[in-house]
Amino acid sequence: MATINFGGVEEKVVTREEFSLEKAREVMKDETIAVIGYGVQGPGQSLNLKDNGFNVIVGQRKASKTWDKAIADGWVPGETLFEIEEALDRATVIQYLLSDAGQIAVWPTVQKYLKPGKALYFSHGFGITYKERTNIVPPKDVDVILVAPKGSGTSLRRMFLEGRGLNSSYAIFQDATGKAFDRVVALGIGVGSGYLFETTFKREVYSDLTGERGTLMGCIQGIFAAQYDTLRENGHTPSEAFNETVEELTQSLMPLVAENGMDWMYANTSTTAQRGALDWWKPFRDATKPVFEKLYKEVAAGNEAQRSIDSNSQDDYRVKLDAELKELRESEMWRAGTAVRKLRPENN
Ligand SMILES: NC(=O)c1ccc[n+]([C@@H]2O[C@H](COP(=O)([O-])OP(=O)(O)OC[C@H]3O[C@@H](n4cnc5c(N)ncnc54)[C@H](O)[C@@H]3O)[C@@H](O)[C@H]2O)c1
Ligand SMILES: CC(C)(O)[C@@H](O)C(=O)O
Ligand SMILES: [Mg+2]
Ligand SMILES: [Mg+2]
Repeated sequence: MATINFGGVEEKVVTREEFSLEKAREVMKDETIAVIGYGVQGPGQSLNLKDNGFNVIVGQRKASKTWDKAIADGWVPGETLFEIEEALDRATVIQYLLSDAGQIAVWPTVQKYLKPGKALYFSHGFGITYKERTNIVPPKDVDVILVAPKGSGTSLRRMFLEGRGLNSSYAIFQDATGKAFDRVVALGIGVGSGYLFETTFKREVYSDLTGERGTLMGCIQGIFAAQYDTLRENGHTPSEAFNETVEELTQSLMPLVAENGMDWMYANTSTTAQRGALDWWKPFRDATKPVFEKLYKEVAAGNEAQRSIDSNSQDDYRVKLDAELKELRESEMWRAGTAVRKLRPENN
């Protein structure tokens, strides 16, 4: 394990150089990995594992669209694609990739197949950390491990196909066999992680829930909407407001941040822009900091977890989520976005 200095703080990471794909395959050579659930992470992780040469099967409800998607992706019913119970039975490693609410519903079934020595793998610290709310308490004689890709399963697969790797965190909650470290790292490499950084189940879920509600998704949409509306209210056209709020950020400036950091992106803009951005980032930080503090408290208290359990356990949760996504999609800002994307020369 390498120790890397992240901005002055030493942390342990596992890279592909020190834990090679060959070593990962060797660790997992006698294991049957069952990926349970074929939503967003399921396809990314199972297909990457398969292409990396691991012995992997998929468990999914038969009467579902995602069963058909699994077949379309090359999984073969009765050979590599099974009903959930059959996959659980065949598994030595259970990759529990149902939605977090689905994991609560199916837990009594999973428990039946957690024979001594098996490994139970999560991609989120949710079920274990909020056990009072989820009732997910594994027996003591199985390994309980986590690999949490820091991005969408769609990106995990796309980056794998491009020869890149999404970073993941890893954690061990329970090492019953003495093999938990080798198993978790081998699986992390197998699913296509670029490198793995160490965490705990609790730290993973607290940071993940904060991030997705914050700058990654909730906050960014909120800031986009506030700026877009301000520009529109002051007489700017939709195309101008969208370009100045979203399109320039995703197409021109964020790739520069990704490549070499914020100061480098700033340095590649005008001195006028630099002056203004350097003056205004602190007022924006100060305005949003109380919201982030409130958000973190809600996450740590378990209220965000409970809210997502309550809403996503309902039979019609998909229909309701889809209706809320439609509202976003049909807002003027994102309809303007559709028109703007069509005008990108590469889309013509
Ligand atoms: N979506 C991501 O890219 C992402 C990224 C990192 C971590 N995670 C974590 O990975 C795990 C899986 O997330 P996801 O977004 O891929 O899940 P998802 O919401 O896409 O659902 C996955 C599967 O769960 C099944 N399912 C839901 N309820 C069920 C039930 N009651 N019985 C049987 N099957 C049921 C669905 O059919 C689907 O195939 C979660 O713990 C999530 O927090 C997700
Ligand atoms: C992709 C995300 C937002 O990082 C993940 O945490 C999720 O829940 O889907
Ligand atoms: Mg998440
Ligand atoms: Mg996340």
